[in-house]
Amino acid sequence: MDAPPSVRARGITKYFGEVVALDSVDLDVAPGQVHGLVGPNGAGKTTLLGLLLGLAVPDRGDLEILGTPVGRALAVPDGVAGFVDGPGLYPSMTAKQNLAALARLRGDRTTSIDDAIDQVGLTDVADDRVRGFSLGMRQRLGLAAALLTKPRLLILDEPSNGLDPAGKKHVYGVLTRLAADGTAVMLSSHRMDDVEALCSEVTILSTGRVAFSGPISKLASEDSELDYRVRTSDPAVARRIARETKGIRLRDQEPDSVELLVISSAVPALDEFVKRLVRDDIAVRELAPVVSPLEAAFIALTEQQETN
Ligand SMILES: Nc1ncnc2c1ncn2[C@@H]1O[C@H](COP(=O)(O)OP(=O)(O)OP(=O)(O)O)[C@@H](O)[C@H]1O
Repeated sequence: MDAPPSVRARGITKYFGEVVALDSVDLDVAPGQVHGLVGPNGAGKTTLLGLLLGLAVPDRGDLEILGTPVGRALAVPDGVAGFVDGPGLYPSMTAKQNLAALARLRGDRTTSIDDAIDQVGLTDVADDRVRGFSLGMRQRLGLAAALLTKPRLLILDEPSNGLDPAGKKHVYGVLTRLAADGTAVMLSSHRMDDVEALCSEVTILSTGRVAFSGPISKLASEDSELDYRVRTSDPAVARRIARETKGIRLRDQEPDSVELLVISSAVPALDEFVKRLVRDDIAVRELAPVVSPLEAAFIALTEQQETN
C-alpha cells in the first residue's frame, strides 16, 4: 500500500487575537519530498511550521500528519521532528550531552548519538560546551537532535541561518539523503537560491494566504518574460541582433561597446536570439536570469496580493 501523504492540510486558519496568521491554507507534502516554504516577514511561515510540529493547533481546517488527523491536544505528532525559532539546547552542556539529555527525556536509549553528530559534521566539537557554539553550529546540532528520532517528517525553520557555504553544503547533503530514504522535509527560507537548489516543490505564503503551491518548475511558464544577463564575444553585434529579434527587449541604454547586455525575453524569443548569435559566429560566454524564476514569481505574486 502507498504511504499516506506526509502533510495534508485543508483550509487551515490560525488567529492570534485580531491577526489572521494563516488564512484557509491548503498544503500537500508527499513522502520523500523536500518542500520549501517562502514568504515575506510575517507571512505565516513559522506559524504553519509550528502547527505541523504540534506546537499549536489550527482554529479551523483539517490537518493530517503522516496519515493521522491532528486533534486538539498540543503534542508532537509521531514520526515528526524539527524546530522553529532555533533549536532548544542547554548551553552549559556539550553537544554530546545535549543529545543524550534529549534522548533521555524521550525515554530513548539510543546509541546513535555519535552517528547523528557525525552526520552533521560536528564530531570535532562533540565534547565542547554549546555555549561557545556559533549560530551555524547550533543549527547543525538542532538537526542532529532531530535525526536521533529517525523522523518521517522533518520540519526546519530557516535551517541555513548562520551556516557558511561548506556547512550549508553539508546540511543540504544530509537533507537530500533523508529525502531519498523517504523522509519528507519541510523548510522555510528567505534564500530563493537555496530553495531552488534543494526543494522540488514550494509554497509561497503572503499575509497568511497561499499564493502558489506546487512544483518549482510550474512557477515560470515558457511564456513568462524574465530579464537575462548576456555576455558574448562581440557585444556590439549582439546588441544589434537583440534589437532585430522579435520578442527581445534591450533593458539597458548602454553604448555598443559595453560587454554585458541585459535583455527581457520569454523562452522562445531567447532561443531564437541565441541561434542567431551562433549563426553570426558569436560566442555566448554568459546567459543567466537576473533574478531566478522563483524570485521573480515570488516578487510578482506577493506584490499582486498586497495590491488586492
Ligand atoms: N504568538 C503570537 N502572538 C501574536 N501574534 C503572532 C504570534 N505569532 C505570530 N504572530 C503574528 O502572526 C503573523 C505571522 O507570523 P509568523 O511568525 O508566522 O510569520 P513568518 O512568515 O514566520 O515571519 P518571519 O519571516 O518574519 O519569520 C504575523 O503577523 C505575526 O505578527
